[in-house]
Amino acid sequence: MRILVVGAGATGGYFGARLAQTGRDVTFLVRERRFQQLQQNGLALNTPEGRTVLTPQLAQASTLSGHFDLIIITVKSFALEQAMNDIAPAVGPETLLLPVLNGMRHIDTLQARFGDKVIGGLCKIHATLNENGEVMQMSPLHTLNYGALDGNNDARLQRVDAALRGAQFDAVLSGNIISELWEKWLLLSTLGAVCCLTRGDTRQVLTSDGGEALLQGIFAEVLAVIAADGYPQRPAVTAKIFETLNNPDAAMTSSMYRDLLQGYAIEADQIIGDLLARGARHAVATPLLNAVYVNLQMYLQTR
Ligand SMILES: NC(=O)C1=CN([C@@H]2O[C@H](COP(=O)(O)OP(=O)(O)OC[C@H]3O[C@@H](n4cnc5c(N)ncnc54)[C@H](OP(=O)(O)O)[C@@H]3O)[C@@H](O)[C@H]2O)C=CC1
Ligand SMILES: CC(C)(CO)C(=O)C(=O)O
Repeated sequence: MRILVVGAGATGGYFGARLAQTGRDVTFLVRERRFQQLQQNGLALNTPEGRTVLTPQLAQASTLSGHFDLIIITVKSFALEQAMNDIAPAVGPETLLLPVLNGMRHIDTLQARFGDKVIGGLCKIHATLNENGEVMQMSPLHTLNYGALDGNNDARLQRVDAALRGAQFDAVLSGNIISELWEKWLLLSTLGAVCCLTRGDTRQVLTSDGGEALLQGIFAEVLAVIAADGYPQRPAVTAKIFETLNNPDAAMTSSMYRDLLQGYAIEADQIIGDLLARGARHAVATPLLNAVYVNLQMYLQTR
């Protein structure tokens, strides 16, 4: 199976490298600066178990050739439009596209362009790139979930599953990826909102006066929005998500917060702004999310 990983950042670099290490036929689609960096230094993975450096197969948009069976999209939401243009020549009749972006809007964007070639995907990992462009995995968590958006995991999905399983991460073929995407958004947006607004991790927030009420309030707003917008609620799952977030012994942060601390561009619009837009469509009040979104826009304007 020919696999194209679009982007060799924190998530693409990690999951793509794990697949390549397992002998899968992986090509990374990268842009000029990253191409030069990876050509010179290789793709370094720093994980809790140690460090490895791979020599990845690289392509740039101008050198992409042939169709790929699976395209794993790991760019940020604000880079999706260009990435869609860049991968178009690599998409053939049998290609499947597996995005790992946070949020939900990219699914509609990708489907509008590539139709039923799009499957659902999400990853759980705490990763970033260091100043040398090396992948830093900050905890042992490394899960990739994927599945047909209509829940029908046919023979092509089974082949994708066979290719993704067996690498050094947890690969999960899901029969209900849509619910999982909504639930990931609930977790991730609450976490990102709380951390970015307060500039702290969940332990710092939960041990501050009013911190627990803030987390509860944001969680409730996100849940109300996604429920109004089509998330078929699974109360046991959402209760577990809340319990995970509301644990003062765990100092959790989100990738959006880590990006903000490093002064990088952030997916404010995709992760928070889109919740406001959906909330407005269903007349769900979102005052806390609104405060977060204004705060993030100030960051983006002044960084
Ligand atoms: N990091 C994490 O821990 C987690 C992240 N996520 C989500 O995963 C998604 C990806 O995040 P993450 O991996 O952290 O992001 P990164 O910024 O680390 O990586 C994205 C990479 O995409 C590259 N890129 C952008 N456009 C193109 C293009 N047209 N062609 C080739 N490469 C391109 C960028 O390269 P360039 O150097 O050229 O700009 C960059 O290296 C986001 O939606 C994020 O919210 C989800 C779970 C955890
Ligand atoms: C859920 C979490 C926090 C870890 O995968 C995440 O998606 C992120 O940091 O972007």
